[in-house]
Amino acid sequence: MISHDLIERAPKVLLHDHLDGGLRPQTVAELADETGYDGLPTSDPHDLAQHFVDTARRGSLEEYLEGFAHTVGVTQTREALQRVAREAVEDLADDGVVYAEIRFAPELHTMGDLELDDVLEAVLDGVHAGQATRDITVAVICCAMRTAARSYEIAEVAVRWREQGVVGFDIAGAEAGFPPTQHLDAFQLALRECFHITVHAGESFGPRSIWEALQWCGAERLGHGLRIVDDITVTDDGDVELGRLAGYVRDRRIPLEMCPTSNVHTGGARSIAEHPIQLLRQLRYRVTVNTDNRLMSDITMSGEFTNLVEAFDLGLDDLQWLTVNAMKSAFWPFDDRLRLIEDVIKPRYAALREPATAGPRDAAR
Ligand SMILES: O=c1[nH]cnc2c1ncn2[C@H]1C[C@H](O)[C@@H](CO)O1
Ligand SMILES: [Zn+2]
Repeated sequence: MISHDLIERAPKVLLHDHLDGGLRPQTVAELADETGYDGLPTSDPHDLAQHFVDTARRGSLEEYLEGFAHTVGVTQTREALQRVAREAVEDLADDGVVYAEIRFAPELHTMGDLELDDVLEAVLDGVHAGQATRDITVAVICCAMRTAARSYEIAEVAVRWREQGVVGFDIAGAEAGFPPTQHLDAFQLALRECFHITVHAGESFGPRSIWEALQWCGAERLGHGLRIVDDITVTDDGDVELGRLAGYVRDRRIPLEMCPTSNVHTGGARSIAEHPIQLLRQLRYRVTVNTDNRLMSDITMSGEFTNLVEAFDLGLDDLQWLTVNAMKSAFWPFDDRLRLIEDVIKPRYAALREPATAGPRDAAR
């Protein structure tokens, strides 16, 4: 079985990672101190990390989302946003991620003095500062909160910052009771602007949410999308029947931004071993693997891959397939995607497959 160390060295691509779900615990504590945020249950980084994961893994999306009050609470200034964005880029690169799309909801960071454009400027500054010190390409996705009514403004601000690295629009937050079609005008704006769209859909609500995201809102990718399995029937003798929507998603190669650990925490799957990702992979859906929220779920990209390797005995070929799937599905220009696949991902996986390099004695000969 491939080791965690090898997985850390493998090049990885991450399409679904929330900025406010991935702060370093130490940074949360320091920012609370600096900004005067007094809502933290503890200021000890270790206890704080434990608190976040205990909050997250209670079995429902609504409970999972409660921890974000703190990470959002400490990121209401330019300096805080710059810092957490820079640190996110550093942490991803240090975990072997070569391309990432980081998402966040600008409207959640306007409780202090900042306007939406200030928020975007600060986050993009931080992203660029991180990229200056690491070998990684990073893009940004703006989420509108589906439970609020600012999605049109958020789509506008996302498009306004496209030349600085914003590549897509998404909606996030509680899914049940908040269908994608409530935000049609925002999606229509993004479509008119030839902007990319992904939608959190089929995470804690069924295929109807996926159908609306794709057929009404123009989603190119699905955030999670795991409930597509509700439209797939597997008989006792192993025959598989795809419903109309499940067939469409596979035929059209719609990328699924799957986040196994997060789904276990929100009750979307009972365990990694029982996660629909295995069936969907076997049926050759365009599956990708993602962290969702590194702090909340105490997970990294290497950790997600390691869990899958252990549960399903995946090999390097499988990890490369998942990584190439993700790179093909990125909201980044086609020529750069190809370059990353051909010049970075494939050669680095090939190097990992080679026998160990010569030791000191061989080298001296
Ligand atoms: O997995 C998720 N589903 C729905 N909403 C989510 C998920 N992870 C994070 N969020 C929310 C909470 C954050 O404050 C917001 C923007 O990143 O997105
Ligand atoms: Zn998410």
